[in-house]
Amino acid sequence: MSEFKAPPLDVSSILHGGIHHPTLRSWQSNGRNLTKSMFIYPIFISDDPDAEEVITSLPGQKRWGLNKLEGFLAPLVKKGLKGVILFGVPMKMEKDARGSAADDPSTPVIQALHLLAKLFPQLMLTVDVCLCEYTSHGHCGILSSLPNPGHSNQPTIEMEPSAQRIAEVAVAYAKAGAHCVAPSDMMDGRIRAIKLGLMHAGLANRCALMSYSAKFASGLYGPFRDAAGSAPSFGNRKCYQLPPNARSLARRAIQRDSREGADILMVKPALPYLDIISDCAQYAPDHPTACYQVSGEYAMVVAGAEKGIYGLREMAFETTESMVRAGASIILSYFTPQFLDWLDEEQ
Ligand SMILES: NCC(=O)CCC(=O)O
Ligand SMILES: [Zn+2]
Ligand SMILES: [Zn+2]
Repeated sequence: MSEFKAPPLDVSSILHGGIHHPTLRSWQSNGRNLTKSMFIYPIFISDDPDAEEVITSLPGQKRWGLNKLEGFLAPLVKKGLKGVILFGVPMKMEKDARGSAADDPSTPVIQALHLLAKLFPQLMLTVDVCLCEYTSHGHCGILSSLPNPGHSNQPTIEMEPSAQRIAEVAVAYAKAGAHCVAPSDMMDGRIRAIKLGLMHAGLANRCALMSYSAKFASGLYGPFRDAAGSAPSFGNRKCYQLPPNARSLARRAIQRDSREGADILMVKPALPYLDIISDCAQYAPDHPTACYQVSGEYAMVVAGAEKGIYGLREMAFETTESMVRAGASIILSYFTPQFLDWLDEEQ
């Protein structure tokens, strides 16, 4: 009778030993765990001082008037909110071709900066810098009267005047107390123009520059445009935002912006562009990588949860952790208030 011989044990075949306890599972993240200070909360500031308006396409989010900001933010700051990004929503202000309202002293974000700096001196104040909320045509730059040679229904952007105008607005926000300015327009040359503007104003050492370096022409901005009233009146933004297939162009934009003086680089949207987040962390390893889980991504996660496809908290964690895993250390997220609670709870 031949003797039974057990096959040699393969010690590398067993993985479950390392994940059977919640603490063990948390150690599998290579030290990249979600923390409250990673989150920046996007806030819409209305020019109606008493506004507290529900945004139907962006569930749970509102447009806030100046008089409501303290009541809204104080409990969040108490729970550990570290940063916000402000978007101005001029509902009543006049719009013109160069977006003059963007840096008018009465514009809602400038007023909000003064107020928030007083109310919450520890809160980091980032401001989105773009013209689209303030221009009559809804585009992010200054338009040329020349037709676009590629498409008659598309704008032609005047590069140099647009970058200069955007720099002017960014400097006005820095003067009003912004700790960080974040240009989202995707105009060539704007990072350099803003950095030089901040330097000339003596503000470059106390205002960070976060570039939306890799901003794709995405279908996921719909609810935001509704929230901020910034949909273009004709054409679209495909001539200045990146095409979704453009991985190499995104790498070039990331490298260019780091050379032009950006302090932080951002990828946007986040979930369909995890490869770009990973590229950003790899190609600009000496800059923090941020990503923006944009309005449409947020609305999708919420809608799926409402349909019972998954739990809201579970999917908010899974999507956000995927961004951190890909290389992001800063997350702009409409889920920020929930995470301030969730991260206190037992995981
Ligand atoms: N500059 C901000 C956007 O363009 C959109 C963000 C979002 O959809 O949440
Ligand atoms: Zn814009
Ligand atoms: Zn924008």
